[in-house]
Amino acid sequence: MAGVNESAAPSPGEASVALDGVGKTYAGDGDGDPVRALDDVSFSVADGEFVCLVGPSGCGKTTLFRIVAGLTEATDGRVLLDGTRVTEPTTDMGVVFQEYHLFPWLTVAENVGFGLERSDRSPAEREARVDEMLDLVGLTEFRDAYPKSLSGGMKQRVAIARALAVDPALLLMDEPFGAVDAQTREMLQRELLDVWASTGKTVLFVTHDVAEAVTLADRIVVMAAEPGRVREVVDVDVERPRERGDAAFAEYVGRVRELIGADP
Ligand SMILES: Nc1ncnc2c1ncn2[C@@H]1O[C@H](COP(=O)(O)OP(=O)(O)OP(=O)(O)O)[C@@H](O)[C@H]1O
Repeated sequence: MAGVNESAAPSPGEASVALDGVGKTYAGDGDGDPVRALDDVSFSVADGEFVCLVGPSGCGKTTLFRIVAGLTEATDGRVLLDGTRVTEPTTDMGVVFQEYHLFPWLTVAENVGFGLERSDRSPAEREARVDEMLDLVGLTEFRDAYPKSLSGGMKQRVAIARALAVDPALLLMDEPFGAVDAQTREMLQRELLDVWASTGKTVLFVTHDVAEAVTLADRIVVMAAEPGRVREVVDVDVERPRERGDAAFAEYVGRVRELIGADP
């Protein structure tokens, strides 16, 4: 049965990412009361680990993602990346959003190489890195194509290649497969696991899809709402590749769904 960690305490010394007592209060609009979006969120992601974050709508997943990415300031607590406090976006994180955010006026290769422009690699080294990333996501023959000619799945592969090109310490993904059909989604999940296995990256992946989390994660951080907080951390103790038809898989999905649906 699902291994459950009651304690999600960070261990900043070993963790690639550690959230330590993170809280966020949004000022209310006009006469509205302030909104406590997150309260005392603490968990860590170890080097090379794949952690998924799931929870009910409004539990603060997007807020937490933005705080980890350095895009939103926490009201309390802190986020550490390899022991250094995150206060603003950094190239040590490769960020992938649901909406791809590709540059439409750049080719696939130029999109993938975008973050390398400011690196100290030579032009030849940059090109080699772009080629390596295109090979990794299977888009070598589309290197000169423009985003508008690509399918949603291909666009997301470009976004993943771009995020990985700068060799970040952390791959941070917010519902990255939310905009593609179910079949493409499952294919991208398999591909992402291959990329993860071959690069050894640390991944923090936000999703509302429990089966996706069980397919991908070493551990699943289950959030509760009002205020957003960690309900439990579930270790997914199933060999990969995981089969949706397996009893153990279904058991984890049921367990996590129960936790999400549970009353506070
Ligand atoms: N800019 C903001 N100003 C005020 N309140 C906000 C703001 N952004 C989010 N909130 C509130 O904070 C809480 C958490 O929102 P957030 O979008 O982070 O949750 P979520 O889990 O990502 O939701 P969903 O799954 O529905 O996208 C909600 O109550 C939301 O209304």
